[in-house]
Amino acid sequence: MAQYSRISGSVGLITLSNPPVNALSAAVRQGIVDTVEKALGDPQVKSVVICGQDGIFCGGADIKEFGKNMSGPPLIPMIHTIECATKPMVAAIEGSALGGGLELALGCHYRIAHSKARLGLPEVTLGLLPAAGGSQRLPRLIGVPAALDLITTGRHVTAAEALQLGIVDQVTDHATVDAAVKFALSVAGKPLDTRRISTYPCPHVSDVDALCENVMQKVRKSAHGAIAPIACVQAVRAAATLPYTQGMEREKELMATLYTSGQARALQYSFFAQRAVSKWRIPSGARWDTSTPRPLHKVAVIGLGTMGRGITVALAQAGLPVITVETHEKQLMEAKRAVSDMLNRGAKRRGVAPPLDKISYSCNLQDLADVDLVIEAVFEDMTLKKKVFRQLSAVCKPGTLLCTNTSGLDVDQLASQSRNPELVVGMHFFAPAHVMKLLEVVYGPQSSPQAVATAMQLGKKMGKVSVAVGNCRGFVGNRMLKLYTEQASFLLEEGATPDLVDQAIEEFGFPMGVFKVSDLSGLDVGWRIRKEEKLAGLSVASGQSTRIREGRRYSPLADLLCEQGRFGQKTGRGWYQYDKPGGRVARSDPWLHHFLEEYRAQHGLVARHIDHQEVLERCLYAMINEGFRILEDGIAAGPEDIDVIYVFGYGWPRHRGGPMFYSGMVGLEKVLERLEHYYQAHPDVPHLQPCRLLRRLVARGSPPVHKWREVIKNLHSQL
Ligand SMILES: CCCCCCC/C=C/C(=O)SCCNC(=O)CCNC(=O)[C@H](O)C(C)(C)COP(=O)(O)OP(=O)(O)OC[C@H]1O[C@@H](n2cnc3c(N)ncnc32)[C@H](O)[C@@H]1OP(=O)(O)O
Repeated sequence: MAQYSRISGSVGLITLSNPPVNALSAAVRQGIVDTVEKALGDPQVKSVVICGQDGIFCGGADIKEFGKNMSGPPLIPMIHTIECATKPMVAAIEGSALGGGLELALGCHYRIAHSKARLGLPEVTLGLLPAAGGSQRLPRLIGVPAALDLITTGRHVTAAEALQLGIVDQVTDHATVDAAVKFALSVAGKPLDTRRISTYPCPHVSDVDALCENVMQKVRKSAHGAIAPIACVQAVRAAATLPYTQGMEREKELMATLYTSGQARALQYSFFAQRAVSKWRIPSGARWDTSTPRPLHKVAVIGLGTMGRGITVALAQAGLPVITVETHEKQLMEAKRAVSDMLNRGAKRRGVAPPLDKISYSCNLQDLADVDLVIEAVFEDMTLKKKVFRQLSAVCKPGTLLCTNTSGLDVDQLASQSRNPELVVGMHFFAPAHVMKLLEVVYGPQSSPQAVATAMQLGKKMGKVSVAVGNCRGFVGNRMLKLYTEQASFLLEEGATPDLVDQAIEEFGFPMGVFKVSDLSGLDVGWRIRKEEKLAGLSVASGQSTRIREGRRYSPLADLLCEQGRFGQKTGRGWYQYDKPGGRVARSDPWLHHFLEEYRAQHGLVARHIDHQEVLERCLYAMINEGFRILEDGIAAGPEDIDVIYVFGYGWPRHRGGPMFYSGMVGLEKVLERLEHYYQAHPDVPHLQPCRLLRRLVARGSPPVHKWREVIKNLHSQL
């Protein structure tokens, strides 16, 4: 787990060896302890280089070991021994030096990095802090403000930035280990007193309390209830105000609270869930490791509205040649200007050249004859999309993959319009498409393994977290969201206000409450869909009660607001009021409160007191229940898929893992009991009826989330 050799006569070379990222498992730590002892005890060795196998220094502590009983040598004394060594210790950093990996490097006397290496202390993203001395050494090395930035955000820095900050001593474009060995030879025998970071005083900051308080306030605002960033500020403050040994005590104390917290469990689950979803498998038996994606030389986007523009930008930024098509020259030119602006802004931010030349613009569908993949992003209208699919089917060369960007339309219906339904998949992007990380790849019963693999790989190339999901109304994300927003409206009917509901949701950790999101995205979008579905508007069958549609409870509140022209931010009025159309700051609206009172009076509803707990239970448990139904239906392969969709696409607080993980944290019995309670109180809301899988899991003793797949498999085999 750590190999030892002597090279260039007098350099001891220690190579961490634990593929794929050389994580510091118990065996690796033992290997380091043993090889360091060997190197220090070998009189021929005058200096030591520590590197990692296969082009990566070290991805940090082994996350799989967290939550279990730790065995093997602990990191802190191991790093301390390295720092105290009387022979120069040099870290040769290739690939990544993250978390415990960087902390190990900070224990060395020198750090040489390859120009492509990335360094960071991302523990905060796992609900932890750099507790192997990182929170105490980094501020001593680079100063408190820079350390606060790196440790509280967990961001990775490039080798160039690391050099500028003083984290590394040298950056090389050549073989890193060779450069480190050369360096080690040059420093052999030199005094090390000035190279032990733990002995440095923390660089002076004029008002450290004010600085830390300022950062603390920022962190509190952006953390949405996450505790690790706060502990990170406290740990760095300790580095700035206490001697090293006392700072280490504080680091240990803070880590002890985080280490066993539910938030750390949730964040670590989320880390592995994000990786698990890339290993997709679908009911046809096709899977990630047996399906070969199609090479993509040229792709196309049809329809350059908001979504089409964002998708074009994401494709061009991923380095793909794109041809875009709009119906009219005027719209095409408008879109070209907008896309170019977006690319220019993105390039400026990243300090690169804008990939404007990757995109060509056309009004002629015939220009798509030679593309390998098309993403149709026209208006969300089935008739229009079907027409486009028929045209594409006739124009494109055989084998072209046809993808539809839709937030919920039936992908199978569209596939039926194509000559090759096996080449059709849905790609549900989230707005803004060049920013949002989530992509739902929607497969149908006929989608070929290659089509799914290609869309998944394309998502990855665009920097998205792609999740393969089955075809159903709203797919996974929007299908669940519908139940959440529906409950929120019911709560208004029963006595809540948008302010109260949003406050409860935001306190839970969502960046925005349900009504603020609705105002932001525009109430008219859902209204149009409901009118098409004949749930709203003039086409509602006469004689139907306003509050019952298709035999179940329905809230017309959003429709009534739309009828008044209250579409949200864009009209300056919605669930809230704004200072002007397009205004961003939501203010409570007395008109709305009065409107709700009148509505209740009109329908004989008596307002009752609703507290935050009920808001959360009704909104979140209804959504979770639907998540279980989605698993039951085989639309999502496992709870991780749903959770990743919610964390990356819907603002679910990552430190709560995702809705399915959260239900396990709450306790499945409790979720079941509360759903039963609410279903009894609202029998006209069938979605509150606890579903079979939830009942089955509770009957099986509520196994942890990673065991659910077995229960789901058994359930499916009985159907
Ligand atoms: C009281 C106890 C005191 C303990 C003190 C502890 C102080 C230190 C704490 C830490 O170090 S926490 C860990 C900090 N490190 C990270 O957060 C890095 C996590 N990894 C990554 O960001 C990336 O994996 C990477 C290193 C940048 C490589 O990215 P790449 O895209 O190339 O590969 P991935 O698909 O992400 O990963 C491949 C494979 O490796 C697994 N993995 C990655 N990192 C770790 C890890 N640190 N521990 C365990 N496993 C890791 C990852 O899950 C993938 O596995 P598979 O999906 O292939 O099974």
